[in-house]
Amino acid sequence: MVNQRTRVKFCGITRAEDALFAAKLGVDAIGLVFYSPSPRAVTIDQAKKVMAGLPAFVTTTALFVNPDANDVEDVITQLPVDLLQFHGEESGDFCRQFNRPYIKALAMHQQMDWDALNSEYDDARGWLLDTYKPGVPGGTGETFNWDWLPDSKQVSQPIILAGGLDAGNVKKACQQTGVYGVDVSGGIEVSKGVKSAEKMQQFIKQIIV
Ligand SMILES: O=C(O)c1ccccc1N[C@@H]1O[C@H](COP(=O)(O)O)[C@@H](O)[C@H]1O
Repeated sequence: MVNQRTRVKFCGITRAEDALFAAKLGVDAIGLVFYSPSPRAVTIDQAKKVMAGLPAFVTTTALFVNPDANDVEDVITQLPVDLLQFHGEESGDFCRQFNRPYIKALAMHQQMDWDALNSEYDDARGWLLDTYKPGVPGGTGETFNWDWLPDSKQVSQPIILAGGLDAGNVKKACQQTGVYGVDVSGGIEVSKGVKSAEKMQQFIKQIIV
C-alpha cells in the first residue's frame, strides 16, 4: 500500500516562473483565476504563457466566480485546463454543463447542510472548503474553524482545505483534519498575484518530507 500524502494546489498563479518553480517543488496543481475583480486575475493570453512550460502531471485549474457560461467556454476552448473550480453560488447543473471535471468551493459555516450539498454536487471531484467572509468570494487570507469540517460519513467527495493557509499552519491543518488536499494563495505571496519562491518552498517542506 502506497502512503498517500496531502495533495497541494497553489492558486492565483500569474507568472510563468512561479508556475515552473511550483512544479519543481512537486505541487499537484496550480490555479489560474478568471475572475476579473481579483488582483490575481489572468487573461487567456497570460494563462497560456503560465501554462506553456509546465511538465506533465501538474494539473491546471481554472477558477471562476459566478461566471457566464460563455466565459467558461472561452477559457476551455482556448486553454488545455484539466479542472474547473467554481467559487461562487453556481448550481450543480451549471457546474456540470461543461462536461469537464470540476471542484466546488463552499464557504464554510458552523452548520452546513451536507446532505443537500451531497445531492447538489455529487459529481464534483472534490469540495474546496474555504472561509466565509461577506462580500469576498475567496482569497480572504483567513482561516475558519477546522472543527467544522465534515467527517467521512457525512461526505464522500475528497475535501480540499483552503483559507489562510501558510507554512506556519499547514502542517497542523493536515494533522488535525486529515484532508485530501490543501489549497493556498495569499500565504505564499510577496504581493497579490506574485508568489514568493521562499514561501512556496517553506510551505511544501511542511507537507512533502
Ligand atoms: O485568489 C483570489 O483572488 C480569489 C478570488 C475569488 C475567489 C477565490 C479566490 N482564491 C481562492 O481562495 C482560496 C483561499 O485563498 P487564501 O489562501 O486564503 O488566500 C484559495 O482556494 C484560492 O483558490
